[in-house]
Amino acid sequence: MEESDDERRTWDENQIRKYDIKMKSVPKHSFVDPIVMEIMLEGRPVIITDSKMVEPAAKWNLKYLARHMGNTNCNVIVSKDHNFKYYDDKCVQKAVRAKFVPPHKKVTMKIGEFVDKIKEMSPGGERLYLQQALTHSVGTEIVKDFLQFKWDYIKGIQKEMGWGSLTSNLLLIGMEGNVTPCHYDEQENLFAQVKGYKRILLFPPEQFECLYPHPVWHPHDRQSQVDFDDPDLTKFPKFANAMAQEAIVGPGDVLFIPNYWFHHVESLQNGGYTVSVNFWYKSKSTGAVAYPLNATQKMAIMRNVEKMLVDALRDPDEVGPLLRNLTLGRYH
Ligand SMILES: O=C(O)C(=O)C[C@H](CCCc1ccccc1)C(=O)O
Ligand SMILES: [Zn+2]
Repeated sequence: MEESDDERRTWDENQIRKYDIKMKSVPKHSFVDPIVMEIMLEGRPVIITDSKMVEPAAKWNLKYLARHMGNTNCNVIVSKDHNFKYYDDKCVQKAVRAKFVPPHKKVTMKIGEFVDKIKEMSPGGERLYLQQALTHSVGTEIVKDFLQFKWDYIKGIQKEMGWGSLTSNLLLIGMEGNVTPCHYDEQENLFAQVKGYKRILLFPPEQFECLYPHPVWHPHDRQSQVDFDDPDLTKFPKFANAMAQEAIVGPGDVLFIPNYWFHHVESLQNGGYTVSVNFWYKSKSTGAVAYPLNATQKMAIMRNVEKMLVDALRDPDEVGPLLRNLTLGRYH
């Protein structure tokens, strides 16, 4: 696709992938509206408009980025299809690693090479997704833009939410139609959309039982096992009960993705390439634990149980049978 600055002013339904999932809309409010903080303090997603939070990044088109990030070796994922299902190749269980077939390649390339490759993207050909942490080493112009983000506004949110430190900012440059399948992260996320449109489907931690994440010790830890393009309702029957909250974000929008909330992210089809910048924060340290525990705390407990069991049993294949012996006929 050629570099056109008169990017699409909006989107239409046929650019959105059709999934058989019940959904409702994520609320959308201007940054000046106090309801934004009310919703965030309840731990629920919200689209924040007109904040100009990352305004300096509005000029981050491919030409500008290629000129000012030229020497950075960028992390790029190469996939045979539209899905970019994250995997952790530092997976500790070598037995698991031996059996695991990575769904796509991770390569590094200069951004100039990335720009050339996505321009020649052929339908049905392999797809690229640049996912590069923004650090001081990405080049002085980019750092200058970054330093001119609205940090007083951003830090105000961080403080009012009681979040910990900002751990990283990921620069995401996706080809139209790219999908990051459903997963959760263990951090709070201010997801700023800079160029193009993305559609995010969010699910609260209460729907853990509908989304069947891989075991903690698996390379696809935190990723849902359910293929949204072809859900296996025999293996994952409760997926039929999942209810998504849908957010469609464009340039200037910021989506709050709360810690442990599942989310599926797609760059709209036929919408050109997309640019996003996320802000991942350590979550608020749970003070005095209040009962009954909430779904987020129960997800954290389940993660710890799995980690403890795989450490105690050594062999991941023994975790399932032990849990079955523990629960079948005794807990259900
Ligand atoms: O900002 C988020 O949390 C997203 O999921 C945005 C997503 C890309 C994230 C890639 C990724 C997922 C997990 C670990 C490391 C990297 C997109 O925009 O396609
Ligand atoms: Zn994520």
